[in-house]
Amino acid sequence: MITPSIRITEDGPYRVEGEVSIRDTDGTELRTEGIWHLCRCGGSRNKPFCDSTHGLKGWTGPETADRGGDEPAEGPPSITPTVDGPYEVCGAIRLLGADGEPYAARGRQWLCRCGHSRNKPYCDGSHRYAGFRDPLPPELENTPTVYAWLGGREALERLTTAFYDGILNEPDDLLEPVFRGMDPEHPKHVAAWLGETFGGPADYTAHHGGYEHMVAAHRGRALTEEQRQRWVSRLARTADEVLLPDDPDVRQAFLSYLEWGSRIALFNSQPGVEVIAHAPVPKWGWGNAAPYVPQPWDDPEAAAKGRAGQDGS
Ligand code: HEM
Repeated sequence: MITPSIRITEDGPYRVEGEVSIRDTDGTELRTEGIWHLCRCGGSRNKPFCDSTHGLKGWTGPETADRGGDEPAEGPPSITPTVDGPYEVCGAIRLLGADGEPYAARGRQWLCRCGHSRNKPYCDGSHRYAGFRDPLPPELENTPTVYAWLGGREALERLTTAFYDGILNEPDDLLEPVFRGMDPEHPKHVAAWLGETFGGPADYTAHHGGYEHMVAAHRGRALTEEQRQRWVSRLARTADEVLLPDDPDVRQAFLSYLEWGSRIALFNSQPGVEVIAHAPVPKWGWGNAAPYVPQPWDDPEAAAKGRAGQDGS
């Protein structure tokens, strides 16, 4: 049996291996086996899981903490993201640095989740000053889900059917070659994914292979930024054509997801990139977490890169 461990990856997520109980930010428990990656930079839109944002933002997260100390660590290993705060890690689980060397055992430890601690991997309270916030779980929002507002499954299938019909049957020099020969059920599957993401039933996870299947479908396709932009703009146009609700709130939620998800799809499709293999289907509500913003006390190089991005340069 594999000894449960959390390994810090260089300028990347926590790599969790072995049988561990990981709780989602809404309290849902996930019993993991194999290798999972948890966000360490604070910028993932699929928290607590990594979505490769660290790489897209050029985040750096050097370890600076003392590795000493010795407390017994016993019991079933568990990782719980505390609301707007660090991971609470309990039980018999080894913590390893990016160099593979262990940190001393501790019965309970708090690992940085906002990306700003000056004592990484441990939390030093920086999340409070950086304004780190978890998104509100959709079911706690006192409003209908985006899924319900959009018109549920029927509306999403109407959308994706018209979208892929258009790509295959109208001249589309950028996208037609990508989707030529696609599985005829593809539109329905994408509708199921969108439905689950926007707070509808978890059909994609239950019947279509979940996150892992979606990631496999994009891997190695070497999509281009031009194709991504066409995909997003064409889908937005189709939403008008099939008369999806167009009030500003629902369209901003819908389009913000397309912008985010398509960038992740583009990244995952590049040959040779390290893809996050396991995660649940993301949840997208009316408003999501603030972006990862470098703080003055972070690594100066990373902060400079982040500021450059904000200026649009
Ligand atoms: C928010 C963005 C996106 C989402 C949610 C998404 C979702 C999905 C899903 C769920 C699948 C698997 C379908 C199945 O289970 O059969 C898939 C496959 C695929 N996606 Fe995406 N996708 C996105 C962006 C893109 C973009 C930007 C492109 C290309 C420009 C693309 C190209 C493909 C292709 C070629 C397949 C395989 C189709 C087949 O052969 O059946 N995706 N996508």
